[in-house]
Amino acid sequence: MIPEPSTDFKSGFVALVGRPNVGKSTLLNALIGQKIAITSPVAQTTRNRLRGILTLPHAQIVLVDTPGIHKPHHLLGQTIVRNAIGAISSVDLTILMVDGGDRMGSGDRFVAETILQSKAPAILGVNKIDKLTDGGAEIIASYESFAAEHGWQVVQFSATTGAGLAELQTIMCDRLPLGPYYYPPDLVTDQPERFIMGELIREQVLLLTREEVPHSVAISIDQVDEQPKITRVMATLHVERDSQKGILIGKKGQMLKEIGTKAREQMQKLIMGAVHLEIFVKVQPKWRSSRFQLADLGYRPE
Ligand SMILES: Nc1nc2c(ncn2[C@@H]2O[C@H](COP(=O)(O)OP(=O)(O)OP(=O)(O)O)[C@@H](O)[C@H]2O)c(=O)[nH]1
Repeated sequence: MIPEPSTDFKSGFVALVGRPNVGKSTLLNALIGQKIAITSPVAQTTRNRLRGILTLPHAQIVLVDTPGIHKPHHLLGQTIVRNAIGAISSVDLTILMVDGGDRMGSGDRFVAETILQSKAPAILGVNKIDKLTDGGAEIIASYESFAAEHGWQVVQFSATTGAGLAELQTIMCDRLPLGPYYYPPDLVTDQPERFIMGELIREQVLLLTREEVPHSVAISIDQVDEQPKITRVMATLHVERDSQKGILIGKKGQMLKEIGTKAREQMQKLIMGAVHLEIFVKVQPKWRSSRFQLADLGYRPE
């Protein structure tokens, strides 16, 4: 399953790190060429560390998508941020990702400090260059001067249009050591399909509900039954309060129906087959602050 690498084969781990919403998950999907990480305009979409595997003829790049680093407000946030920081210490290269549509802010500086403290090799990835307008040159110049101070290379790209991604890929390969295949060449992620199915439901919750609701939801995939013509999936949305349950179900069940229909469409693309999806909603008070419940729902210190 795992081939013998040629003597000049390069491989290693590259962490995508940055404040929430800079486009880390979008970049991961664009590089892999397949949707394995969910994305949304809501900050703090990513909760778990997810690996995307990009196998090229001469290299294997294992991309580690990390949750946005932010100031945590509860145990879930603390666990998420600790895991993201932990990822930096164990990779061959870190890409500090920033949003090229904005100047460097305090959130970016906080992440940069964390990387500098770890002394890990890093580059500065300026994403969303498609958003650059008149003031663009000035913004890029400010990123370049920050990077120059620390001896970091700057790469500009757009994860949504694909501009600059070939150059980014070349730079990553250049920076990796000679090494083995860490994963079989046809594998695109280290996470099981079940995990991605749960994420596809969470993505719809993020896109369709507002304010605290998306952040108060955890998804468990309770059963996946693969039958010859259809795969039956049973899932539960865990929320903290009755009011959140009401919002997720919606008037006459409209909201839950919409979440289910859209998540099912995405799941069908994932498994390339028909899916029947049933979703339940369960109130589990304060799950985000309970160590036991967090672990049960898949949020463990890594
Ligand atoms: N214009 C533009 N938008 C982008 C680009 N890359 C990502 N986005 C958008 O930025 C938003 C956030 O993208 P994500 O990939 O979810 O960001 P993230 O950094 O993974 O966010 P967290 O999971 O919160 O850490 C989404 O609405 C994306 O569509 C880009 O190159 N250009």
